[in-house]
Amino acid sequence: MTTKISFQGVGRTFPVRDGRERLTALASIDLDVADGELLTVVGPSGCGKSTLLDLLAGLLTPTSGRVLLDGEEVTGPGSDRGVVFQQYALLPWRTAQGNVEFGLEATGVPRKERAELAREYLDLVGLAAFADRYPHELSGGMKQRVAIARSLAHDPEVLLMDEPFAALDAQTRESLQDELRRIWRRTGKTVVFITHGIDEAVYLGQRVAVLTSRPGRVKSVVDIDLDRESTGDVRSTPEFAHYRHKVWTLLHDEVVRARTFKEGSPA
Ligand SMILES: Nc1ncnc2c1ncn2[C@@H]1O[C@H](COP(=O)(O)OP(=O)(O)OP(=O)(O)O)[C@@H](O)[C@H]1O
Repeated sequence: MTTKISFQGVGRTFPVRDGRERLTALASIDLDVADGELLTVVGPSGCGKSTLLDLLAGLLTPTSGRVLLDGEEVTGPGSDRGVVFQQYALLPWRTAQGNVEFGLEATGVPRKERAELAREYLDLVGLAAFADRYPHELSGGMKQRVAIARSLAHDPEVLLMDEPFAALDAQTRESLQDELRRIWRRTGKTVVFITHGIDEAVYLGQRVAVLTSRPGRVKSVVDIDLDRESTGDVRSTPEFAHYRHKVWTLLHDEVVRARTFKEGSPA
């Protein structure tokens, strides 16, 4: 298996209290993601999940260690990585089609090709019939589908997703999880998906990386071997419950540790 992404001893600190102190968000993260893998990341609140993704996106630089993409150090954002955040960040004055085309304009894709690509990706996320709708005419789930189509239209090799379904209702979230798995299987992209939801992490991920409480380190990486493509409700199988419990236990220990630490230390 080829390694696509490699975190090598990655740490990140932030200046706090007017620069008088530094807060360690992440410490010595070692993690490899295989080419074409769908990896989910969970961890207690504030453990550095978004920081991890921002480092991979090139929006932040590490204070120690290196982040490699195809063996090359990440030094800034690039079209080889598409990012989808929790907030859809669509332009309200543009239709779904216009929003997907928007990013392609900046990269100089000719008008006709832009329109074709936008249609293709809106079709991929099941929104072909809604291409001419404005964001305010779309549901939350639809808006997030547009955001996914917009990221995919650049044909990035890696899709980085930071709690993209967190703002959606449970039913929409589950249907977008299926949609994402379908898109992932069809496109073969490498996906790193941050979530607060244990069920979501287990349902989506081929592996689930569990981070420790801050400073975030990789506590454990759990291999998930589930048959999601069977017709039944995989979430109610004993196998799903087994993985769910495994991740829950790892995470619960960290949440308790974080609380004990906080109570014992006002800093
Ligand atoms: N720019 C910044 N300046 C100072 N501190 C920061 C900055 N960005 C993040 N932090 C701190 O770093 C830690 C990790 O933040 P981060 O947002 O990565 O965590 P998270 O695991 O994604 O949190 P959550 O689960 O609550 O979304 C937090 O304590 C946060 O307050």
